[in-house]
Amino acid sequence: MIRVGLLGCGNVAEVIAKDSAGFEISALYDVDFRHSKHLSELTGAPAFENFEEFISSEFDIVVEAASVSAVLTHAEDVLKSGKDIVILSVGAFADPEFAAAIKDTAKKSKRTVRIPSGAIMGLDNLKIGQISELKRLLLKTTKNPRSLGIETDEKILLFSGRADECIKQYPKNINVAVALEIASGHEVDVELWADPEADRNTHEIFAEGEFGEFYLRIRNNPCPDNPATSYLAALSIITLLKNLEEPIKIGT
Ligand SMILES: NC(=O)C1=CN([C@@H]2O[C@H](COP(=O)(O)OP(=O)(O)OC[C@H]3O[C@@H](n4cnc5c(N)ncnc54)[C@H](O)[C@@H]3O)[C@@H](O)[C@H]2O)C=CC1
Ligand SMILES: O=C([O-])CC(=O)C(=O)O
Repeated sequence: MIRVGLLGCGNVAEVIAKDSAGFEISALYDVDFRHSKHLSELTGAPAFENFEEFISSEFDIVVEAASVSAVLTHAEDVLKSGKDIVILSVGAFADPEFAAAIKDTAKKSKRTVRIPSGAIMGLDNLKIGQISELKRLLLKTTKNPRSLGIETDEKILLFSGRADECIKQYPKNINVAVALEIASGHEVDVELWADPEADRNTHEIFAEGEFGEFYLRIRNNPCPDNPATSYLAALSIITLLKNLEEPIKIGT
């Protein structure tokens, strides 16, 4: 059975820990020890107080569900330690130097970095953007102001512009935009809306290119304790882990 080390023991990690069918949680690390301790009580896996001890312990793959800064700080060390990594805080890849360095380290270490579909759908076939012209790719995300750490009584456009700029301002809320860029190989325009009426996290994707047109709207239920994070993001990682060793791979 695949042994997983959780880097970040917050909301997403807790959903994963409660539903670890087909894999086993074997190590836990969080900057806030209370969080890793809590998941340790739930899973029986050891909680480590420092990253070096965590990464030197016995398991196969790191699942990062922490923060963009955790990825920037630790992802290379994970690969160098001989472990694969699943990265949910994919916004880290908006930094081109980091993206190039991680690719290089993964190649040299013969390790794999996996980016799950996270809180959106449609990512797999948008990869055709790597070989075929995309004229337009727009992500329109709408969340409750509470999720975005602001207060407003009316629906407002918080950001309109490039994905790499948006993730700098909202590193906890718009990782999906960077996932779209990596998959499609194309710049993504982003609109981020705060809507006090919103009870779900809505992502709308508009794409137009040589293939035709595409529109997708997903209205995600939030995670139980973090309304900014969609429950789907955790399900996406559980499914990725479940399929890791399947001999037949589906999707582009
Ligand atoms: N790609 C996607 O589609 C999505 C990405 N995300 C991202 O996934 C991450 C996890 O989301 P949640 O579980 O909801 O967040 P959360 O805030 O509930 O949990 C994050 C945990 O990571 C810990 N942490 C933060 N920085 C750390 C570091 N440097 N080292 C170790 N631990 C650290 C925190 O103490 C906390 O316990 C966030 O970065 C979020 O933005 C969330 C949803 C969708
Ligand atoms: O969970 C979501 O709906 C999206 C999200 O927070 C992110 O992309 O960072």
